[in-house]
Amino acid sequence: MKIGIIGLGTVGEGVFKVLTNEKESIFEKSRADIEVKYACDLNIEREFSFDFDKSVLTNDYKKILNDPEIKIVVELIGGETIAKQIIIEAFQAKKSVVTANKALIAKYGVELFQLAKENGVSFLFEAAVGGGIPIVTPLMESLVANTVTEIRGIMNGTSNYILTKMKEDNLSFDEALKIASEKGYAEADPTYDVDGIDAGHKINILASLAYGGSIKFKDMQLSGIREISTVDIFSANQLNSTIKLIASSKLLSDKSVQISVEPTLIPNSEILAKVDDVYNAIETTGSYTDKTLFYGKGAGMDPTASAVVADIVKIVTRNHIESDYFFNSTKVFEIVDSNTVKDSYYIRVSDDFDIENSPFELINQIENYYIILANNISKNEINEILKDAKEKLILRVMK
Ligand SMILES: NC(=O)C1=CN([C@@H]2O[C@H](COP(=O)(O)OP(=O)(O)OC[C@H]3O[C@@H](n4cnc5c(N)ncnc54)[C@H](OP(=O)(O)O)[C@@H]3O)[C@@H](O)[C@H]2O)C=CC1
Ligand SMILES: N[C@@H](CC=O)C(=O)O
Repeated sequence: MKIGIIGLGTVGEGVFKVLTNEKESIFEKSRADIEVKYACDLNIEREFSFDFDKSVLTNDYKKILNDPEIKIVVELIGGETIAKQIIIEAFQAKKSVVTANKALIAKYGVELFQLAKENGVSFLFEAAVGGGIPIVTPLMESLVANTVTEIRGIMNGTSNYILTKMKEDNLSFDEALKIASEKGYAEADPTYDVDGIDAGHKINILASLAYGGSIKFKDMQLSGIREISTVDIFSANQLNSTIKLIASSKLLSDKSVQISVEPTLIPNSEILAKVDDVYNAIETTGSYTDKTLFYGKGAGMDPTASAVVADIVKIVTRNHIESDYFFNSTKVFEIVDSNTVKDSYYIRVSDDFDIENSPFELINQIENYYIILANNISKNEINEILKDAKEKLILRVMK
């Protein structure tokens, strides 16, 4: 089957490399005979990391969309403008699409799935969550016997890399982010990584797959790792805990979910506390399986390419579930405000706060901050108590 790859950046070059270098072994294992007819990028004069026939290169993606021989379009540009247009035009031209574009799926999944269905083509996106970790296929297929009620984990490689390097190597936030970008982990706009937006896209997708229906991305509560300081990393360590950016989702009823992304203190005895560098780990709770953990590299050229290639093979071999259950517009979950949920919290507050006359018990004082652990209280209640403090940070504590 002839395919076209659009976007030869970190992931696109990786996919083209794997399909070129592993052509025979993929055929041997799956009987999928995949030929990259066109590989498209804006800059086709640059050096590539592997050898191939340069005549397949083009800088005009329309060549791919207009070629009736091409049955699968692999969209790896990213972003929400031209990439969305390409996917829509591919569907209209009766071509299946494989993408890693989680931003598009989280925001426009309902619309795109509907269009794929109307045109009788497939739309697969294993690489959109967890890089090289198979997690989309398990939720859509392998765990089909279960009602999956909870999903939680580390879903952004860049922020996990930054937190690890700040803790282990004393790197500054900016130094660690620079290396993550050089390694190809970060998004084109790294604010998506560090502000919890990328992890938000991913948990939105997983929850939509697990519960059926859809969840409005714009209504989700997201916070990132920008405000985490060395004081917090040190304090967490003293509490035998580690700070990780956790995306989580809990099915509360057939109409409502609790879903968020937030930096969280995790006891060092928990597996998630030990997931470092670019690794991701995603834990699902199923009605029959109970807890299942998926662990692996969450970003980067080779792991992500592995997931994209798996989707291409699935389409070529017609080996995947097509269903109206996922991203269904008729079932939209209400999001419960997690700031109202009583939980345990780590608090760092500037020492202008009148701690003597507060309900909180001081556990440490570092530089100009009080460190507090508070139990059975909501974030909104804490914010009310701390409302006059000059500076504050409130992190959920995982139980
Ligand atoms: N990097 C990772 O580890 C992962 C990325 N993803 C997702 O995969 C997608 C791709 O990411 P990534 O490879 O990192 O991004 P890159 O920015 O590295 O690659 C995108 C490529 O697309 C090219 N491009 C832009 N516009 C066009 C166009 N009109 N026609 C042809 N090519 C174009 C860019 O060229 P130029 O640079 O000249 O603009 C660039 O080479 C994104 O959706 C991302 O979220 C998913 C999982 C992991
Ligand atoms: N920027 C993302 C890339 C993979 O999805 C990340 O760091 O996890």
